[in-house]
Amino acid sequence: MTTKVSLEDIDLSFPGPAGSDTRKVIYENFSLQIEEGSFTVLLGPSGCGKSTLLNIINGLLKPTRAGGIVIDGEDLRRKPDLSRQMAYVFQGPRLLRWKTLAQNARFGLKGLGVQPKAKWDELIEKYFTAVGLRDAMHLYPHQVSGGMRQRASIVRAWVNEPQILLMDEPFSHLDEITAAEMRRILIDLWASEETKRTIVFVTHDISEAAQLATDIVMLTPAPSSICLRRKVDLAWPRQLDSDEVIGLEKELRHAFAERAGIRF
Ligand SMILES: Nc1ncnc2c1ncn2[C@@H]1O[C@H](COP(=O)(O)OP(=O)(O)OP(=O)(O)O)[C@@H](O)[C@H]1O
Repeated sequence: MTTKVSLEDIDLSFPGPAGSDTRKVIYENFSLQIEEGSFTVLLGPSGCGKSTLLNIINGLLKPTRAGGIVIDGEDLRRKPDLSRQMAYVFQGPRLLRWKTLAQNARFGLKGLGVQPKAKWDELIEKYFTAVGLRDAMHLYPHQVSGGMRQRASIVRAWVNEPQILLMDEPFSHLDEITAAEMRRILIDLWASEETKRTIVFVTHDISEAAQLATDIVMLTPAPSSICLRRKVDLAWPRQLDSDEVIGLEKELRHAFAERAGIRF
């Protein structure tokens, strides 16, 4: 196993309510290793610090103290350029509404200065085709459905061929039928790449974690710690009503109840 991301002894707290001199502690001596090529799901209740962790990994947020924020063996704090290997997919698509879906993807390539420029069109077509949007890529965001916009935002991230994809509840605002289709598209994309991308995917949905993950990291409410870390060795597509998936969901619920005092 090769470690892609290593967070070592992280402390992070935010200022408490205005007028108080307390701080809200989110992480204390928190460490996490993420394996290269894994589909790691960070699973935890609202407010436990999942988005915060993605922001620490990509260097947007500086911890109060850290032993290391190590990407490919190098510390992000000494080499901020490492964040250029990462792409972010948010809960909402955040597309520029005056650009077509393809122009949105091109905008990202331009921003990162991805080389060679001559390959941009090829990359854009490749990834829009992979998510089934080739015929819609010249439409504007308002001309397509919410699911199509979110697919376009996945293309915008993937087209840069980042080594690490940080995905923050990307399907949580979609209806369940569209979300299920999006999960299938994402897994197909991830599984078909010759260079395996490392995905760090945030959710508070146990079923979604069971459907997607090769690695599950379950977090307690803040101050947050890892209450369960588990590999999932099941092929895709995973059937929601299979004994394995139902068993895994039960195990995750049980762990939340036993170790974090949370019942679903
Ligand atoms: N800039 C900030 N200043 C103060 N508090 C913050 C800041 N950013 C996040 N927090 C607090 O830190 C905690 C963790 O936030 P975070 O968004 O990481 O949680 P989360 O697990 O992703 O939650 P959700 O699933 O609801 O998105 C929350 O209590 C949040 O209010």
